[in-house]
Amino acid sequence: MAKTSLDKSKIKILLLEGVHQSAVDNLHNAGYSNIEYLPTSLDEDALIEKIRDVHFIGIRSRTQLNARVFDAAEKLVAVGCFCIGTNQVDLDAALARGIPVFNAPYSNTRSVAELVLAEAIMLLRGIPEKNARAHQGGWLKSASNSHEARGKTLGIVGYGSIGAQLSVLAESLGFKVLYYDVIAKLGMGNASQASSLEELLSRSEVVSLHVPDLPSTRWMIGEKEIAAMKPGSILINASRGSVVEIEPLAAAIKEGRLNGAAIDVFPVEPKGNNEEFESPLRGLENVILTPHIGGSTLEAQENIGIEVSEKLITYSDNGTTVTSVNFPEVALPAHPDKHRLLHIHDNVPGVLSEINRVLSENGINISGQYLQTNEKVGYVVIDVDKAYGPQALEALKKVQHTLKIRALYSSQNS
Ligand SMILES: NC(=O)C1=CN([C@@H]2O[C@H](COP(=O)(O)OP(=O)(O)OC[C@H]3O[C@@H](n4cnc5c(N)ncnc54)[C@H](O)[C@@H]3O)[C@@H](O)[C@H]2O)C=CC1
Ligand SMILES: O=C(O)CCC(=O)C(=O)O
Repeated sequence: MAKTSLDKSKIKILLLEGVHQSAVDNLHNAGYSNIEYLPTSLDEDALIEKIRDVHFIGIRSRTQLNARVFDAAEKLVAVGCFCIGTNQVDLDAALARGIPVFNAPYSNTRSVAELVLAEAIMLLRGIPEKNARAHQGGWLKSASNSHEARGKTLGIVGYGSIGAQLSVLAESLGFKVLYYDVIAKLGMGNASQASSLEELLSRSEVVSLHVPDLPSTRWMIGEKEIAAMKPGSILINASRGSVVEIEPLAAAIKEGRLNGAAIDVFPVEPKGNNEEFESPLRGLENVILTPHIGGSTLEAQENIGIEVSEKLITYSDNGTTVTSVNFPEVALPAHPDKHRLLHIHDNVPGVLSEINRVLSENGINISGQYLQTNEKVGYVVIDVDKAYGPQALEALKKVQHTLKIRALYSSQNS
């Protein structure tokens, strides 16, 4: 049987937060059998205990991977975020330890866009309130505060994958679309870019937020911005809970300055389905509250499971880091009949020449070399056409500024 790098059964994979079965199937099909699968996230201490002997971890938005967790993760090779957002991971701490982080930037965008569009229509018609009354035996037949979507302005804040997709769907229903983004972007269809957030807020009947969690987006919608929104308008947030200040939003709804809201993400979210959800928005009329399920459709989750597990498998088997969100990106060919050494180091002068010196001193001939760096880290991949002893790997580990080293043996005739 062909000799592989590390016996795959010894590579431990921890999958948290109930990632889709497609990920487990994909990993099994690629030969990875040592998989621990948990339906929930773990708190910091439990995670620290669990992660000590883990090589690959898969999470969604709830698991916090901070520097303390990475310090305990001595064997960790890579992280897979089975979602879009990666704000739950300290990306710099991962990079500093030579750990690439992957995500699924597109697989759930359609699910979020569809949900937001449906919520916009429901809120424009005051459906949450009418629905609640009917469930209580009431009958709220009224056209008051009830509007068609046609001709209304939908203001999209953050015109990326989700914002742009929402734009297309909304226009097809007759919304006029205005968007605000920190980058100048060409609008889809007839959508036009607002020159400022204030302009967008003052012109839109429905405002929907689709920005990532960044220092610049933290609490970007607070008392002042809510006051700048059109009287009677609607706010939708399916981005991150750190983007909207909840107290002024609740006040604006109670006072009738806003006509409704749909909120999917919250500053503090329950850790699991058994924990109580607390929010000042609970019980308010014409407010849709959802438990961070913007991307939670079976279609999206299945695709995410395949996409992210594929990235982890490719990195494990071959070293490719394309689409990593924190790491130098290297696209690597297969390496039949060659051994492959992966060396991750601080990006300081002299490391590459030191690596080559060690290889040459150990009589190892280089048949291919691939290098990519970012500001902090260098990632060099070396294909070698000659068997080498463990002393060569030990010498490479000792090269100053080395963060991590892996050896992948040839997949054929090794
Ligand atoms: N509720 C849920 O289940 C889900 C939530 N999300 C959240 O939605 C966010 C957006 O997703 P994508 O559209 O895929 O991201 P993206 O990265 O494609 O687009 C984000 C856009 O926001 C813009 N932006 C950044 N800072 C800004 C600022 N200060 N003001 C205005 N625009 C700004 C960027 O230039 C970019 O065009 C994700 O980062 C994630 O946090 C994503 C998927 C599911
Ligand atoms: O499905 C999840 O757990 C999180 C979805 C999300 O917020 C994302 O993809 O960024």
